[in-house]
Amino acid sequence: MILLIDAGNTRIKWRLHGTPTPVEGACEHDQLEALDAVLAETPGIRRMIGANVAGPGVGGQIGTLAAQRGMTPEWITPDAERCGVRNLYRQPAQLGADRWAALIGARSQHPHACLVVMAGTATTIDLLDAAGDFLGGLILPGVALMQRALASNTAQLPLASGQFSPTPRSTADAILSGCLQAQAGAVERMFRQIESSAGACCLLGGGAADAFASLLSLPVQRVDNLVLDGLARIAQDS
Ligand SMILES: Nc1ncnc2c1ncn2[C@@H]1O[C@H](COP(=O)(O)OP(=O)(O)O)[C@@H](O)[C@H]1O
Ligand SMILES: CC(C)(COP(=O)(O)O)[C@@H](O)C(=O)NCCC(=O)O
Ligand SMILES: [K+]
Repeated sequence: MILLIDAGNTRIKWRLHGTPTPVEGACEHDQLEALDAVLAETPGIRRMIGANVAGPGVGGQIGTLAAQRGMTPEWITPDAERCGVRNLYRQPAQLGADRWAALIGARSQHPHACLVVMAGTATTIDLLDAAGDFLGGLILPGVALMQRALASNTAQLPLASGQFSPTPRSTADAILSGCLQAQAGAVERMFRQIESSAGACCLLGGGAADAFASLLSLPVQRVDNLVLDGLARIAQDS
């Protein structure tokens, strides 16, 4: 059994790989006792493999929990080529480990061109062509971060919960609709670069994905967690 870990900037997600029924969970950075409970209750874990973009503090805390059970997490780092995906970033190691794992997860389930969108703290929108080349991608503030940026840098904009509207007629609706349209617009614009490729589709995941999924006018496949899928694929080869 392998414990796969996706340590993001808002939450840590995990999955036990190799169990008859999948066991998944998530917690905030200051609630790592939930992950510790998984380690305590699952004696058959032989490896821990993770992608950490939450910084060395979070990585170190997970490492400490692992060490108490005699384990060391293996944190993946993006390389130039792995599991059929070629990384065309100018400096391959600069790419987020979560984006790299998600691209590998995407490739292993969709052998055509695809747009890999992860809507988390940040939203990332990554282009994968039919040959498995990661051509490049975007980093945007995520939905919640966009809203918070407006609230904390203006005098008149509140952090309020609006409703989406194509024609917003209140401040709260205008803010939320602006942030959602920005996300959806960036996804649709990036998709244009691969839309003529046979079987092209957008794989969409992350905690904020449902906020704008319905706005997208393109073939979308809602995915659970491509980072964890990719980590499972990487584990097969290493
Ligand atoms: N229950 C939730 N807890 C935290 N964030 C949530 C929740 N539901 C939706 N969200 C949204 O999802 C984002 C976090 O998604 P996630 O994929 O876990 O991000 P990350 O990988 O950056 O940690 C938040 O910024 C917020 O917009
Ligand atoms: C872009 C990210 C902040 C996304 O993180 P997340 O929103 O999933 O927590 C992360 O992938 C990252 O720190 N990337 C390194 C820079 C890069 O990918 O170019
Ligand atoms: K993300």
